Amino acid sequence: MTTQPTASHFIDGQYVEDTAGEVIDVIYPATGKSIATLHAATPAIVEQALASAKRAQKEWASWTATDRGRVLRKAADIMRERNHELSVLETYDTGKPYQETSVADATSGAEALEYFGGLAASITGEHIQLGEDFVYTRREPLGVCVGIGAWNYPTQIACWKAAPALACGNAMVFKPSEMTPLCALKVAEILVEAGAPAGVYNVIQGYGAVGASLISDPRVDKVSLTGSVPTGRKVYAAAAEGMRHVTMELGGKSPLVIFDDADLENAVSGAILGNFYSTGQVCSNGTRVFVQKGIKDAFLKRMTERLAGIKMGDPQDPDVNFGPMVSERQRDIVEGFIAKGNEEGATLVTGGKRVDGEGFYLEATVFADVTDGMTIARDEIFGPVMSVLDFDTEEEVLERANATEFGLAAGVFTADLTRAHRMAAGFEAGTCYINTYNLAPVEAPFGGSKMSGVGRENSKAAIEHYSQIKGVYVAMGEVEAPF
Ligand SMILES: NC(=O)c1ccc[n+]([C@@H]2O[C@H](COP(=O)([O-])OP(=O)(O)OC[C@H]3O[C@@H](n4cnc5c(N)ncnc54)[C@H](O)[C@@H]3O)[C@@H](O)[C@H]2O)c1
Repeated sequence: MTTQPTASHFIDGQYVEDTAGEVIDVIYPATGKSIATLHAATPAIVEQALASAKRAQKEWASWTATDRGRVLRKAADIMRERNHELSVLETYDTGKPYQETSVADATSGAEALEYFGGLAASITGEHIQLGEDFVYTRREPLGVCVGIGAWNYPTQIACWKAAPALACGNAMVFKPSEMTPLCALKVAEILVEAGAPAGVYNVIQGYGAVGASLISDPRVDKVSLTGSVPTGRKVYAAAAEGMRHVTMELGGKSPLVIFDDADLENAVSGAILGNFYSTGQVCSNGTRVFVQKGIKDAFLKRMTERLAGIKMGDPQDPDVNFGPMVSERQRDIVEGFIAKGNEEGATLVTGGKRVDGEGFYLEATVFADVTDGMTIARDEIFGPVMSVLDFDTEEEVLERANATEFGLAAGVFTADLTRAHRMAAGFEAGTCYINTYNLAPVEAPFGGSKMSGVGRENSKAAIEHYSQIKGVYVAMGEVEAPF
């Protein structure tokens, strides 16, 4: 398959290039070799994209919501038909195994397009009777939305932002992560093929500076970022200057609590999904695994046995279930955390080493005897590193689970259902799991509290974040004035 796109950007319904932009070398993480060369957007490209979105938005918003929804649902169908080719590309872009990308990326994107396509026509205002007078509300689009993506789920992130934005009648300029710039271009192509007017969804490439230049433009009404907390702080502050709406999907250091009475096999499966899926590069990962003392030895033994089922290798091979890290830099960062874990006295149970040879492979790593103050228990690592912490009581573990600035996700494994619901109510996190971990169906809200975010993606809740209410007062009688 050709990984070099026709051009770097997709604006106003077509591919556009400007070779004056800074070079973006796209590296296949499994080999460390270049698979495409793109260029960051120049100011002229940014201008073209915003002008196109501004113009197209008016037309798009004038369509009936049913017609807009039909385009999104058609785009979902096209994505599903092309799932194989889109998944292969996602694997080249990110290094995630095809075994994952073929079921979790374009498929999740298609679900978002289908869901919000179906919802579009039911996005309505309401009628409020006030005696003879009345107020009606109109739920209107915000205008031009900017989407900025992280590198771990490029297709999914592009669609999770495009689908609700477009369903509400907005236009979008999306900037993928400079690490994984390829897949969003395909989403843009597909939307146009499905009938979206040119300019409704534009993709431009670039590093942080391009993202920053989009946010400060007066034509922009909203910014939706998926990224780290430090970037979120900057983007939120820049958006505040222009009083722009925001959605912030940021990082986490989520707790996963396993009580003695939990089903061991399911708890181990949940901890695997919450630490090693996508080689640990998932924002909602439950990387602080609190294990009650009575089940600790059995948990570690079974976890070690199950990790023997990892098959590392060429991520395009459908039998491979564990890919490389996204980049050399990211692997270096994660190795730094592993060194800290060793230095600070955690017990290395398994893994901990890079894999020699080409590509950015790193072993799945488990630390036990981790304490709350250790660096690996406090900082987001964003790699395949699980920290196992011991605990005695429910009260104690809830307090420790919440003792973090992050609040993206949290999970509990227990056979005691009342305790499970008490824990879910007590967790300071936007997305909670009982007896499972890391599922993100489009029907359910996804997002964080505390430093992990503002707003929600997916579900009907996302509509609130891509639209605004206008109240219209209608008088039926004479106007009374004091003089
Ligand atoms: N909550 C979620 O839904 C979610 C999902 C995936 C990843 N994440 C988080 O993303 C992080 C990993 O992704 P990353 O390394 O790409 O994050 P990052 O914060 O480094 O970059 C995210 C995006 O922001 C852009 N950017 C950087 N500086 C900017 C600025 N000043 N103005 C505007 N844009 C700017 C980058 O170019 C990139 O496109 C982790 O912290 C992870 O937890 C969160």
